[in-house]
Amino acid sequence: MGYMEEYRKWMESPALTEAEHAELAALEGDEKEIQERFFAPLSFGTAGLRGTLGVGLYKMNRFTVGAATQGLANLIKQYGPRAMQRGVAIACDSRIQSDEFSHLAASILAANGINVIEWESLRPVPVLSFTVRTYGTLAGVMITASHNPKEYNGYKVYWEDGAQLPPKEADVVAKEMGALDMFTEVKTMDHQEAVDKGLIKIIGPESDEIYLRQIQKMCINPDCIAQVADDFKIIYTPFHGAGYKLVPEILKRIGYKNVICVPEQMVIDGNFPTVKSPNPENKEGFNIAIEMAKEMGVDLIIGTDPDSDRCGTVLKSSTGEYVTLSGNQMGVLLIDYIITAKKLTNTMPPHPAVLKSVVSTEMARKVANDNGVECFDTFTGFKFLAEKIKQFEETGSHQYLFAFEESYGYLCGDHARDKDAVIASMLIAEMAAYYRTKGMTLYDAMQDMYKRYGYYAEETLSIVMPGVSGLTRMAELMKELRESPLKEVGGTAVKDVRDLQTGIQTELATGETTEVELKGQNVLYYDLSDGTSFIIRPSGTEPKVKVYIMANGASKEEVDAKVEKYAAAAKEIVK
Ligand SMILES: O=P([O-])(O)O[C@H]1O[C@H](COP(=O)(O)O)[C@@H](O)[C@H](O)[C@H]1O
Ligand SMILES: [Mg+2]
Repeated sequence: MGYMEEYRKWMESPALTEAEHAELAALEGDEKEIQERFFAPLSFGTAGLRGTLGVGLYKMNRFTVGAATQGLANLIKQYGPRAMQRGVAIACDSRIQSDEFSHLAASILAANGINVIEWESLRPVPVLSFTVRTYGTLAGVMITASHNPKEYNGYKVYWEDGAQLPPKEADVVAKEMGALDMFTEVKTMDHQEAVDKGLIKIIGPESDEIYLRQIQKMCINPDCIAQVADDFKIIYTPFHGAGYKLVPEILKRIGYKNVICVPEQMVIDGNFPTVKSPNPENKEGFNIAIEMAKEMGVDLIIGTDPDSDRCGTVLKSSTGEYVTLSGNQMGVLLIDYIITAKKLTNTMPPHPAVLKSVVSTEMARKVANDNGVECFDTFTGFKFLAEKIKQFEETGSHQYLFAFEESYGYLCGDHARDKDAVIASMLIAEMAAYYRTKGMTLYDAMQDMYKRYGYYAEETLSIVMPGVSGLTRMAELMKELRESPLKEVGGTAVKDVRDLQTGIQTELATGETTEVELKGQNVLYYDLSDGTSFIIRPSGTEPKVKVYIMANGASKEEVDAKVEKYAAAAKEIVK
């Protein structure tokens, strides 16, 4: 069906309220906007469905959320009555309409005869993942668009191991979703009636308590915290979202006495009024926290995104400035800290491994390997890291110590199978105490790591390509790059290129090809002759192309210069 036809179908549907109808009627004559809203359904990307709020097929609204939920219900029904009884746990964050979509999804599943556990109020992603694992539900749903701007919402789906839905099951949901009429074929019932009948069970602090107890067990070094707790202060911000309760709580439970929350950003509000975007990757969001830190003489700030799976930090540097630590830097600091602690306490398992996404720093491999720990790569998407953890568990081949990705996602332990900003905040705070007992800040610790393992620098560039034209441009760009491969980047020769779609690596000098293990995702990975990795891929959650530059060398000046040079080149290549 073309977009015009789809638009008319929506306009004519009696299912729309007057306001929804008016929103569409106002588009009459604006063909571009009609195309943007109706050219295709939202698709399952890196982390489920994600889109801007509004009426239309390519939007997040009660119809598209309804269709996704009916699709999920159809998938669950294929597994029979026992699966329906195990049911689905549903959580949401603080976004506009998140709680409404949570109730809607719960009502639809209940109407399909599927049991539901739903939280009374917003919860972090890791609590949902943990609950799926511990309560033994078959699936989970998280209503969130993570760290995206306020115009967005989304729908993350989890399977029984607590990880986001693997591609095979996601395809079934997508197919079921596409095959049904979202106005007439979505079953639903009154939410209160479903609660009264016991089909929807509302839960609250009891799940938080079990979760907190579980993660507190993973605090490696409480003694260090006890030593510094009297005068060590931490500033925390949840950016108006779901981390507001459990992050300060776990920091207190592991022994911190001075956890100061940013009052303006403790207010639960899907408009995220104090930030442009509630993304801990953006330093701008930490401005209020930094002002407080300066006044109070605090050297560690922690921030978590609205669904509380990403965790960012700002630190006081040796010159007194407040600097952000990237996801890559925090990843290697935590790897080093965990390995050191395991060695000290003689608890290193026989085949230890760390996991990272393919676009995350190679310094992680260096740190791991130098310590006798293996390092494995997966595609972008925490579900792929979780898949690897599951594989290790099933085969017993390795014991994972830690998994991370450059986009501020970290996990350790077996309680959850998605990135967890609550445990990450706990470990970061604990690590800061450990270094404080040695007279060092986390900033000093990072500099020390460069001295020990060599200098590394990374940058991720996002080139925004909005709308239908953006999607076309992204496809064209990737096609052009495949048809005429880059021979040099910023004047440095390309040694080889790996097309992670086909899994074929081509040596540029000889034209020789070899197969690599990782394949099936739209990623081009260039190894430059000076050892730099230069990677291009379209994002699976936002309308942008991402370019990752990962350099290493003998000094900070050398690696910074490389990153700067290749970032300039990237802007010429991706446009
Ligand atoms: O957005 P989140 O925090 O839910 O996180 C999700 O999206 C991120 C960005 O993905 P992309 O580069 O495809 O946009 C991924 O790194 C992450 O693994 C995934 O769980
Ligand atoms: Mg998030």
